Amino acid sequence: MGSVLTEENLGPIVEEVHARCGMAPFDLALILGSGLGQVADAVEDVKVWEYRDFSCFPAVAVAGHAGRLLAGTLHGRRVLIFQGRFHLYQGLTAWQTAVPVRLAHALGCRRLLLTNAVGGIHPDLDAGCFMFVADHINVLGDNPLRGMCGDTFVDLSRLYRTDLFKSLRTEALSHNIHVQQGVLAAVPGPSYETPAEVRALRQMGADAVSMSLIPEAIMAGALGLEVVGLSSVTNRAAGLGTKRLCHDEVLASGSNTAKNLSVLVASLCLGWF
Ligand SMILES: O=P(O)(O)O[C@H]1O[C@H](CO)[C@@H](O)[C@H]1O
Ligand SMILES: Nc1nc2[nH]cnc2c(=O)[nH]1
Repeated sequence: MGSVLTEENLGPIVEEVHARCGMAPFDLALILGSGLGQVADAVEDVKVWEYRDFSCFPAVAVAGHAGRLLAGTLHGRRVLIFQGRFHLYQGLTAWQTAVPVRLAHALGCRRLLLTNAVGGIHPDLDAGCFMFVADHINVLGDNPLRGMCGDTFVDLSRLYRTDLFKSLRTEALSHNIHVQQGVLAAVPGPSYETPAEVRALRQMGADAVSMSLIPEAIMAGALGLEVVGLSSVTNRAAGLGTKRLCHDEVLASGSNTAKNLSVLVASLCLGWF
């Protein structure tokens, strides 16, 4: 699928990864959100690249995002891990934020596990909980397929692999980890929502709110990848908690959940295939 939005040349990166990792397709791609980068520590036989060495990757970065691509083995699966993601609030289009998905697809990946840090709106979604994304509400005001060529009228009614939730929840419960299914909303940011916006999102059916994940999921759906979204609840959304919202707090809270997230990722690595 070409794009009229901007030039993008993934070829040199694909060749570089093939040269160091072989030509076999990767089983799974994983995008790690704010404060969640530690999940990649478990990767074996790891090869590392810096995003800054990839000419077609956006140059900007956000605290809590290492900006590295790792390739290796995780629970017996050949994985690509994007330690750090891109956001609209970095001055990027939704299409640009989805470049990791297009690269994973070019490297033969057909399964994508998306993680991010979110504000909990559902009463049961406190900091430290996880939400398995069952569906999403895109209030970003942009779509990653905008301006692309080809058939971009993609049906998103079965975008997320919700059939994998039951086994994941069983594994989570055995580790005393709270995970529930829910609807994720995404706003452009970088400011957090107002309490009134959170109430409106709740009325719309959102259970959690972020500033990411949705563009990557839509791009993955358009490219025919299977998608799982796993959100780490780092705080109660605006107006629902007592703490002041700040990115440092999100990073600290995300880092605290990384160990439990690794348990859930391991379960998906084993149960998805
Ligand atoms: O989506 P990730 O990168 O996980 O991070 C979330 O946390 C940041 C806000 O603190 C925003 O970037 C939001 O999207
Ligand atoms: N939009 C949004 N994204 C987040 N990421 C982590 N916490 C939040 C939040 O409260 N709102």
